[in-house]
Amino acid sequence: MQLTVSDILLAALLLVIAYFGWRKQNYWNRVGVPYIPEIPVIGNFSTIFLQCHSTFSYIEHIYHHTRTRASDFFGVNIFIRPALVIRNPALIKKITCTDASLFLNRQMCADQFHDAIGYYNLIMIKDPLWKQLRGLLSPSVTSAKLKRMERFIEKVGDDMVASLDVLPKVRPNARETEFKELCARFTTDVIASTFFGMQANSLKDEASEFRYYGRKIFEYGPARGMTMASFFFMPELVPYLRLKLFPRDTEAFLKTVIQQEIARREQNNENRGDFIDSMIALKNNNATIGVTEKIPLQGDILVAQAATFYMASFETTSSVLSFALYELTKNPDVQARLREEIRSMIDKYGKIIPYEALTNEMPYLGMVISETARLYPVLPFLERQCTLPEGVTGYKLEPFHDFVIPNGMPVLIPIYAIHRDPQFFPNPHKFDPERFAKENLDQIQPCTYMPFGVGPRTCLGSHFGTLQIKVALVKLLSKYRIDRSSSTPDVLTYRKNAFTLHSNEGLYADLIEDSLGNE
Ligand code: HEM
Repeated sequence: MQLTVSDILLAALLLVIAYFGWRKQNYWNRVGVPYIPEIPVIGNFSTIFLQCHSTFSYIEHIYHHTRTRASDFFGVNIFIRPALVIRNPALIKKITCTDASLFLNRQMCADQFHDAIGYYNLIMIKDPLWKQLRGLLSPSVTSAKLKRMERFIEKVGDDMVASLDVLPKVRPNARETEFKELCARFTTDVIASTFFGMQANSLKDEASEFRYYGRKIFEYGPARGMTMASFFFMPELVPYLRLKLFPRDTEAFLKTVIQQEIARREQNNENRGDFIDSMIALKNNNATIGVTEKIPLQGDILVAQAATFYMASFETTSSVLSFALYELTKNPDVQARLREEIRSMIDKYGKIIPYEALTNEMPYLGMVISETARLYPVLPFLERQCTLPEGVTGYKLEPFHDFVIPNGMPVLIPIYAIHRDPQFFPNPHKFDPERFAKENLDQIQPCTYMPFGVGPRTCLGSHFGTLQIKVALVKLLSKYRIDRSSSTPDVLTYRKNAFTLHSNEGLYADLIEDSLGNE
C-alpha cells in the first residue's frame, strides 16, 4: 500500500487531535477534580455551540450529573480550555466577593482593534479599565436619576395599556395577547425614552426601527448564534474572524441615532438630565480610561456605552416581566393578592403611584418579581476569569480543596441550576413569592440567589430594570385581570439558540377588563 502526502498529513492531524483530547481529559484526572466526560477536543459545550441544546438545560444537566453532584465544584472543558464550575455557595462567595479583586474579569472578550463598540463597554472590558468605566457610568443610574425617569416609564406604561385596549375582543370584555413581544416593545420604548430621550414607538408601530434592530441583537440564527457562542466559548477566535458584538446594521443604526442626538442637544444647548446628557458631560469633561495610554470617552467609545446599556437593558427586563405575567396567569391567587395591593395603593395615591411607594410600600409586588427572577434567571451562568498579579501562578481553593486555579482559568457559576436546586429552594419548580416574604428571607443562603449577579461586577441596572417591571405590572393589572387563554402553554421549553432565557412557546393570555379604582 502506498501512502500519499495527504494520507500522512491526515494521520498527523488525527494524532495531534488525539493528543490534545488525551491531555485535556487527563488534566482534570491529574489535578484530582471531578469532571464531566466529554467528546475529546470538542469539549463539553460543543452541543451548545452547534445549537443542539439549550444552555440552561445543559447547565442543569451537568450540575446534577452523578459524577459531580456531591462536589463543591467540577471541571468542564470549553473546547480545549479547562474551566471550573462552582456549586458550593460558600465558595462562590469566596471567589466573587471575598477575593473579588482576583476575579473581576469575564473571560468573554471582543476584538479591541476592529470592534471598539463591542470591546470598550462595561460588559466586556477588563480591569483596571473596567473599574474606571464603572466609576464613570454608575452616577447615571442613581436612585435620584431613577426617580426622575419614573414619569417617562409611566408614560410608556400608559402606551402599553393603550396598545392592549385596541386589540380585537375574543369575548365581551376579553382580549388575547402574547406577553413576550408586548414586554419587549415596552422595554424598548422605555430605554429609548428614559436613556436617550427618543420616541421608539415600538408599542404603536410594528415597523419601529428600534424594535427591528433590537430584535436582531438577540435573534440567533445559525450565524449570529455561533458568533455569540464564540464570544462566550472561544474568545480567541473573535479577532481572527473579525466578529462583532452587535450585528453590523444594528451597530450602524445605534451609532447614527446616538451621535445625532448628542449633536442635536449640543447645538440646542438642551439638557434632559438623562443618560445622553451624562455621556455629553463625560465627553466635555475630557473623561478618560486607561493606565498608561489614556483613552478619551469620545466618538465610538461614547457610543459603546449607550449601545451596551440598550442591549443589556431591554431584553433582560422584558424577559423577567413576561415570565412574571405568565406566572400570574397560571397562579390566580397570587394575581388576586397582587391586585389587592395595587388597589390599596391606588386608593391611597390615585392612578400614579409615586416612586417611593413603588419602592417601599408594595412588598408583595417585590416578592412576585424576586420569585420570577429566581425561577427564570436571564442568564444560565455567571462567568469570571481568574486574573492574578504578575508572578502569582495560582489561586488556592483551601480549605475547600487542594486544587489551585491557574491564572486565566474561566470560572462558571451556574445560577439557573442553583436557583432550581431543592437543597436551596424546597419544591423549586413551584412559583411561590412567599419565599421572599420578609420573615422568610433568612432561609435564603448567601450566594444561592443571584439573578442580577454577585460581587462588584453585579448588574448596574438592577434597580432600573426592577422599576420598569413594577410600573408595567401596576399599569397592566390596574386595568386588566389576566386569565389563561386556550393558547397559554402549561409547560415551557427553552430555545436552543439563545443565551438569555427564551421560551419556545408564546406566552399567551386573555386580558379581562376589570379596572381597579375609579376610571
Ligand atoms: C430584570 C432585568 C435585569 C436582569 C435580570 C439583569 C441581569 C444581569 C446579570 C445576571 C448580569 C451579570 C452580573 C455578573 O456577572 O455578576 C448583568 C450585568 C449587567 N447589566 Fe443587567 N440585568 C437587568 C437589567 C439591566 C438594565 C436595565 C441595565 C442597564 C440600564 C443593565 C445593565 C447591565 C450592565 C452594564 C452589566 C455589566 C456590569 C459590569 O460588568 O460591571 N442590566 N445584568
